[in-house]
Amino acid sequence: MGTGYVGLTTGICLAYLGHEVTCVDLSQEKVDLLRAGRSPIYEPFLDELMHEAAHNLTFTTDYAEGVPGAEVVFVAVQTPSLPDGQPDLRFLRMAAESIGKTIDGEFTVVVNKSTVPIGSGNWVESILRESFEGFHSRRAAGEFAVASNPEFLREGSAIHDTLFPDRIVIGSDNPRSLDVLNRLYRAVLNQSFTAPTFLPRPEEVGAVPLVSTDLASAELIKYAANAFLALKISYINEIGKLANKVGADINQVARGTGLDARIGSRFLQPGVGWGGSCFGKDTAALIATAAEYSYDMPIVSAAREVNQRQREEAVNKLLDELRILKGRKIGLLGLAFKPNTDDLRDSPAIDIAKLMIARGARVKLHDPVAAERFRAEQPELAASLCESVDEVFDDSDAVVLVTEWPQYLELDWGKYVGLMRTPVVLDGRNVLDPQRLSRLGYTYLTIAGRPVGL
Ligand SMILES: NC(=O)C1=CN([C@@H]2O[C@H](COP(=O)(O)OP(=O)(O)OC[C@H]3O[C@@H](n4cnc5c(N)ncnc54)[C@H](O)[C@@H]3O)[C@@H](O)[C@H]2O)C=CC1
Ligand SMILES: O=C(O)[C@H]1O[C@H](OP(=O)(O)OP(=O)(O)OC[C@H]2O[C@@H](n3ccc(=O)[nH]c3=O)[C@H](O)[C@@H]2O)[C@H](O)[C@@H](O)[C@@H]1O
Repeated sequence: MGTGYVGLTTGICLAYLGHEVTCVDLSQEKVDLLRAGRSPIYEPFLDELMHEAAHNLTFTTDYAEGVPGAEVVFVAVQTPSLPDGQPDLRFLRMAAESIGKTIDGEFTVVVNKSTVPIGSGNWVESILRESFEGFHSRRAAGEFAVASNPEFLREGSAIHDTLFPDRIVIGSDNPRSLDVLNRLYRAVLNQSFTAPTFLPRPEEVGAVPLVSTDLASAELIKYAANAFLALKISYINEIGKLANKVGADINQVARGTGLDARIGSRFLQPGVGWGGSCFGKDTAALIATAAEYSYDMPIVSAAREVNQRQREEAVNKLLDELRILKGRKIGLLGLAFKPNTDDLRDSPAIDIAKLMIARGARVKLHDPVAAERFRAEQPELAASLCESVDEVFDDSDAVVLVTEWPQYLELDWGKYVGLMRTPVVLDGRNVLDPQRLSRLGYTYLTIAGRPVGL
């Protein structure tokens, strides 16, 4: 239920592994596209895998086509933040009601794959039971059970992360449903499937660990993992601020720190900070859940504050250099919250563009993939979109690299320096070569840490 980044990836991967999958979504537009063999989202390898698994895939808007007789029903609807930080569970409630009305298998496991607050499993179970009893006008006697199977995929590498995960977590208070999910995922757990030719199995992937636990633990694992990743990034950004002050190179500091196996070098990339649909939403939800127990989560709150500051820091850096932003032309490279996706949810680029505009600057925006979505989702900023990278540099006072798309890293930077009014580059992701850019005549700025030699 739900054919977004998570539901579609899960459905297509399970179909590829040999299961018979029906993907249900309320959006007729999405279903029409999918039936035509086209993915409504940009996600590497999704189209290719969808074509390979087409014989096991059906797309529909009708629950009655997807639920009856299903052994497992995944719920992967969106759970966006409400103003108080709690997730909006309207979509989940609707999905649960529709499932309750259509369920009629011998034994169906209803799985929360959406990221949902602790206790949601029980809540979904009660909605299912009410809807089931109301609709079937008889008492349900254990024909279904609820489980949690949190999702850890990253956008941009969703297929890879689903077929070759670090772990699978399943939680239920019903042992039979754990057994069903264990069997469902057997090929992934044992890595006994033939990997797609376009996405070979990485050499280091062995058997995948399974964490089989109770409902509440599985639900909390998802939030604990996302909050930890978010605070790891905020931590390196905070150290980056200090590196700036003391004149240290944050890239070297991150490397020297991350090589300690207890710390790990991933998610220590400093820059404008995290965005996307989940880190902000899930850290807010964790804090809101804790508040219900009169407990605050100072570390998680601090991670959020540091992250917001990173976006403001992009503007401050340019203010330091240009002194006045009013009337300046500032180019932004990248709009998606990270490379290899068209997702713009909580994208740092949008905040940064708005902060620059509030200071009187004129922004010029570019993204190799997300521009079309941007036009639809941010109509008030659409006029600032540029067709080409040349336009972004042309007559600009500064260019900010916000999303590290490979295309931008491979630009012929020498070609653009002469186009700019003042050749200032702010490297929002610490990925450009400062020495090279300086040699080419740019003033190189970074948000975190002084690059060695400058
Ligand atoms: N996007 C990501 O990378 C990850 C997301 N998650 C979690 O997974 C959940 C889904 O996230 P996304 O896939 O990004 O959301 P999304 O917004 O891309 O997709 C949700 C889909 O559900 C559909 N939908 C809404 N209500 C429905 C209903 N009652 N019945 C059927 N379909 C319905 C929508 O039309 C939409 O296509 C969220 O809880 C999110 O926190 C978890 C891990 C990764
Ligand atoms: O629950 C979710 O939605 C998902 O959230 C993240 O995945 P995702 O948001 O797709 O992307 P990430 O690769 O985690 O990047 C998130 C943000 O952090 C930023 N980031 C990442 C890594 C880093 O070192 N530094 C950094 O600033 C990225 O640019 C991006 O804006 C988690 O990595 C997934 O495990 C999780 O399933």
